[in-house]
Amino acid sequence: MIAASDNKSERQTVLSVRGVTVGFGSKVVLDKLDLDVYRGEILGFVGASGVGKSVLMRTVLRLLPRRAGTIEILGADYDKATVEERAALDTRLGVLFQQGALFSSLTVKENIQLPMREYLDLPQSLMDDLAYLKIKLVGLQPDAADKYPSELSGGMIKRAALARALALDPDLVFLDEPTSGLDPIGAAEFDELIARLRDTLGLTVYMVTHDLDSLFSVCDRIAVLGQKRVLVEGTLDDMLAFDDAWVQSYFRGKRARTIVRPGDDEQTAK
Ligand SMILES: Nc1ncnc2c1ncn2[C@@H]1O[C@H](COP(=O)(O)OP(=O)(O)OP(=O)(O)O)[C@@H](O)[C@H]1O
Repeated sequence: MIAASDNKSERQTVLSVRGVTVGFGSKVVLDKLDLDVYRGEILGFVGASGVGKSVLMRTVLRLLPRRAGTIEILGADYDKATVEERAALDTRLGVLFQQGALFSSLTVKENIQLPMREYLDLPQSLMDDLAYLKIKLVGLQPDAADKYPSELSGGMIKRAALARALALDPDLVFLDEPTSGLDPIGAAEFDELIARLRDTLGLTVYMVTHDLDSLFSVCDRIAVLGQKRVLVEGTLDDMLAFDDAWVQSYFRGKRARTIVRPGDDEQTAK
């Protein structure tokens, strides 16, 4: 792994992945992978389709077993933690899965309250207040609270799912392709929301995305998955300078050239 533009002394690591290997039968998807995520950053995680981005996220969240390696989240190693410590750590993580993954038989409010019911012991009136707070936080109207997912637009589903991910006031949120399926304006608004929440709540965001707009506009750093490991992590400028065919065509390709940041014209217009 190449980590350019490092300034590690000032950064606090909230997720540290070391030597992680994951496979299915004879197929190895991730091989001795290393990755760091730092407090308060928005890390955009990219890679070709089928390269293992979701597998890594699911492995970090302990939804998939790994064959080797260590994973430390918020300074703790789950493997060495007690049941109580694991439960406490779980409350500090929020997850937005692809497609939102809301329960269709529950209202938005009930979906948001699910993690509260699992991990907290609060009276219903307080959980209602908290759910309305989260609904407001993600930019939904209060009347969304009693709606079912089938009554919401795609953008509203993403926001409701984000509200559920924020239910327990996590330190670190995992977002799996949060803007997929949204129109460009809806996607840009969602990106702005993520950036605002990071700034106001001090969140750290791990975002798997194919969305070049998101990468260029809100991500502080980018990590590229390829050849079963993190090929490169760093700033957009580090990506542009990295000598790899996929990375070059992704960040300098035709689609990338249509999203030019001010001052990038010379670099990206090649
Ligand atoms: N439970 C599983 N059993 C067997 N193989 C799996 C399983 N989950 C994922 N894979 C395989 O692991 C590889 C990586 O899949 P993954 O879903 O992580 O890719 P991805 O990078 O997230 O792709 P995309 O960008 O298309 O979502 C694929 O070849 C996939 O078929």
